Amino acid sequence: MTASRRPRLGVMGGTFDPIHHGHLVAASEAAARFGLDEVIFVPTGKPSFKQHQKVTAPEHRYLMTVIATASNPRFTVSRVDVDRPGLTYTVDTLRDLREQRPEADLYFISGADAIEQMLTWKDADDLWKMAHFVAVSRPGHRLNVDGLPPGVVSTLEIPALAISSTDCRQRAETGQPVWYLVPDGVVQYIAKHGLYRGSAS
Ligand SMILES: Nc1ncnc2c1ncn2[C@@H]1O[C@H](COP(=O)(O)OP(=O)(O)OP(=O)(O)O)[C@@H](O)[C@H]1O
Ligand SMILES: O=C(O)c1ccc[n+]([C@@H]2O[C@H](COP(=O)([O-])O)[C@@H](O)[C@H]2O)c1
Repeated sequence: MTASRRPRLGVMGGTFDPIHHGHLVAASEAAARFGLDEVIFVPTGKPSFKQHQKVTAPEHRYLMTVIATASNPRFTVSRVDVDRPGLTYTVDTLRDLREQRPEADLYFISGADAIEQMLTWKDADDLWKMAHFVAVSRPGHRLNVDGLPPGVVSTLEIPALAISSTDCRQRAETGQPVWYLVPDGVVQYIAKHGLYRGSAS
């Protein structure tokens, strides 16, 4: 008889304003590389590092994330950050998800640019014990993890997809297409709700 292993849960944190194919490919690659049983996308509520930037209402970002992930049976979306009052901190995200899924090992996935800043994140010393961290590298980015404890972060190079939410917002604002940069349903959601008109950052 073989011992069953603990479920492996990816936690993909981001502002997702809007979610795009770069995020989806990153989650899919991380799932394949680490044998993840599920990837939970967690849109931020109020991102702590974007306080001086205009961010679309959490409910819109949450719904676009649901639409974008709906066709993948291993992708789900959590409201923990959207529903928690106050600024969003990863320590709270991981605490909530560990409470909801105590049987699972967590793999927190985010961009290398975000993970590099982890020493400055709230309660950074506790984060290492709560999850393994996966830094996905976006095109042209070299990871610098100086100062991070050894073994807590894995890096994962993903196929170059030079897509960013900033570019998608600017395109939507200036009437350029976002087709095929974001999933079809997200293109339609942006148009239906008039998101990013006159507000690109
Ligand atoms: N094309 C991509 N390839 C790999 N990683 C990406 C890509 N786009 C975003 N990421 C990573 O996903 C994480 C969450 O993304 P976020 O929601 O901040 O999107 P973003 O495209 O970086 O947004 P913005 O342009 O508004 O800063 C980030 O840490 C980011 O580095
Ligand atoms: O916990 C923190 O202090 C902290 C500070 C900055 C970013 N994060 C997390 O990093 C992830 C990527 O954030 P962002 O702003 O690049 O979309 C997202 O899940 C954030 O909640 C977390």
